[in-house]
Amino acid sequence: MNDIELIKLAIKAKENAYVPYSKFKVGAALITEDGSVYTGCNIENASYSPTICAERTAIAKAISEGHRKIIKIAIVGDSKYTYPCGVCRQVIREFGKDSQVIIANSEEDFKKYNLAELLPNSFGPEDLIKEVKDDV
Ligand SMILES: O=c1ccn([C@H]2C[C@H](O)[C@@H](CO)O2)c(=O)[nH]1
Ligand SMILES: [Zn+2]
Repeated sequence: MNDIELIKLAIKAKENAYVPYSKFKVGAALITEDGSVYTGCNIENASYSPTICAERTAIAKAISEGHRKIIKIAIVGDSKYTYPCGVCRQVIREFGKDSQVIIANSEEDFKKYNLAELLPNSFGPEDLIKEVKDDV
């Protein structure tokens, strides 16, 4: 699965977005460590805050099927370059500290980042492994 194929899947997934409130569609497609591919769209809610972003829909699908590592995720939205929100960056971080994030305007026009560029100095699972600090 190359970058262009992954972007095509994100564009396709975007069609299923449920966005009666914002009218802003987003699609995502990700690859896991073993090459499995999952897609997602944003799903809004009349109560607004239960809204789930496309990225987290795709991640929930992958994790619930037993995967634990994301290698790459492509995101396509209704703005020229739709970047993941802060919550999604943190959720990508949980399963893809070294993942690549593709922000696509189209399959020919896209930007590629490492997750660490989008979420520098991140907090993650390793921080919760307690150790004695020098200064305490
Ligand atoms: O990266 C993003 C940014 C926003 N949204 C969704 C949430 C909401 O449904 C709509 C407007 O914020 O876009 C995503 O799915 N992913
Ligand atoms: Zn988000």
